[in-house]
Amino acid sequence: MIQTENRINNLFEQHSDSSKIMSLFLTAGYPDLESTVELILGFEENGTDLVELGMPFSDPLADGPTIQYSSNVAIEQGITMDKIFDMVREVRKHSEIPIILMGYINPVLRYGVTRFCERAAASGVDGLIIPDIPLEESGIMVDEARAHGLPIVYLVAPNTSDERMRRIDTHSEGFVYCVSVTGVTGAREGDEVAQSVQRFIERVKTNVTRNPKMVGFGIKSHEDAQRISRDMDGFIVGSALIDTIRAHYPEEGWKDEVFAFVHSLKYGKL
Ligand SMILES: O=P(O)(O)OC[C@@H](O)[C@@H](O)c1c[nH]c2ccccc12
Repeated sequence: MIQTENRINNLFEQHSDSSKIMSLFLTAGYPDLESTVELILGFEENGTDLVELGMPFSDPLADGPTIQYSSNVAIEQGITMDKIFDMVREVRKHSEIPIILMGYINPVLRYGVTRFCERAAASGVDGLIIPDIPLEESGIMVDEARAHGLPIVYLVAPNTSDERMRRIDTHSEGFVYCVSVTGVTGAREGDEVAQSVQRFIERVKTNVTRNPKMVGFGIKSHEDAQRISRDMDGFIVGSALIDTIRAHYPEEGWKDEVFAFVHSLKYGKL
């Protein structure tokens, strides 16, 4: 784990109440370029502890239909890497919420790894999740990321062996992202998640012991989140958030609907 001052490490070290840490995944530039910053600030006001900002990519291997849709919209809106950095810089004028950039390695390579890490760090990014670089190939980024103080968070999934979970735990920085179901992202039925997830959680508990543990995939409600993250430090929600935005945008007051949903994810329905 990175030992230097970092907003992600601070979050897990300083989190003292009994509530679970809530991370939201939002595609940068969705539903439009103007809204991303305001959404992030509103998420924070409504109980969000951490933001994963998705870097849209036209060929997303692991994304479910909802995230893919949001990526396509963001690309149509004209999102670029530099615009994402500007968004983070804008958030930093108002907020210290930890922000992780999440996306595929391809656009990062195209942008240039060194330039990417430099600008990410300079604009106030706190960490990276690149789901398509396995541990064995992390050499492409790890030194540059470390040189710029950017932790790289790795993922474990139900098809990850115990031995590999332990290895990932050794290398992951910030936390370990526990993908509770194999396959693509997307909101699923509660029972399906509950059944498949329990054995996986048990294995995570025994094998991931150094890092904080965040669980994601298929969480749609406060109840899902509480059940699934009982033995974890927190939970991650992506598709259900984007579905909620999609259901209300651009009608008047759409952001309030989204913020009410975010609040309910963390605290339950009023
Ligand atoms: O959408 P869900 O089921 O709420 O899960 C979050 C997930 O989508 C988000 O963290 C994510 C977006 N793209 C990914 C690629 C791989 C792993 C995870 C992700």
